[in-house]
Amino acid sequence: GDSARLLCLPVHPLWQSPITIPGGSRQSPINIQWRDSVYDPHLKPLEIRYDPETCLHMWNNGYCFLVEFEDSTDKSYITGGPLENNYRLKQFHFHWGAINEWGSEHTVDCKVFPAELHLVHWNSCKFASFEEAVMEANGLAVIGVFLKIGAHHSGLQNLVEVLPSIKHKDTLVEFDEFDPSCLLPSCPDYWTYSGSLTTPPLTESVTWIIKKKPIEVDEDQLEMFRMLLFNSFGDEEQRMVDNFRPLQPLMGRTVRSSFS
Ligand SMILES: C[C@@H](CNC(=O)c1ccc(S(N)(=O)=O)cc1)Cn1ccc2ccccc21
Ligand SMILES: [Zn+2]
Repeated sequence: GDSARLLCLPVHPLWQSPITIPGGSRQSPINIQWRDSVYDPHLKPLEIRYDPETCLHMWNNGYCFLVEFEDSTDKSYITGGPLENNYRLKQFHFHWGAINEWGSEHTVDCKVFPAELHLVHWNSCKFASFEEAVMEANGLAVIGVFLKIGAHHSGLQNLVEVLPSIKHKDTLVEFDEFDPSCLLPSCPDYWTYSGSLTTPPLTESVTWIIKKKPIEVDEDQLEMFRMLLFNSFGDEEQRMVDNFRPLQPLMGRTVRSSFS
């Protein structure tokens, strides 16, 4: 970005922002070592309230595809779990691989999943906007859900059907009446730890809530993610795959579990 040029910092081509990393004491993603996670009996159940009416549109931002929500009121939010406040839903997106052998950002006991869903929320009790919350500790809460190859996922199919209309970077399509709760596993169990955004600005403002159970999608559905393109219309075709960040050091952090 411009700030990088002013500071004469090298700019990473993929992310157009300085490649220096903040402090780097709580970066994401991480490997979750099940046996090192600490059961915390004080962790409450996560409360998830999503209103399908807040769903706005789906677009390709040149790194992934995301579904954005109307976040001017507390209609779609999460609270409870490790969270002290209400966190408003802003968007959800996925990370995936070129083949089913890899694709997720987090891993569990070094097991990689073919894809990972991120539901991004911001602390609407303490901050006035998402942009403000991005820069602050405890500003954001992201729910991570692993995807594995298995049964067809009827809820996901509503998204998959629309992907061809946002094949290229910076294309957008109206998308409404979608309730992302259908993308959550029924099992309430999760791990939680303090981390960061996994793409620039990599700010260390995220309370991560990683669901223990994956959801199942079928091969054709995941293959549709892989037909998206990183590039704008007219540029050389680059398939949108492997849009995940490498694992980051734990740096002494404790991962807590909501289950024993
Ligand atoms: C946050 C960026 C946009 N990035 C995100 O919103 C985001 C959300 C979730 C993840 S993940 N994969 O960790 O769930 C990654 C990125 C905009 N932006 C860029 C600079 C910048 C500065 C201030 C405010 C916003 C700013
Ligand atoms: Zn993400």
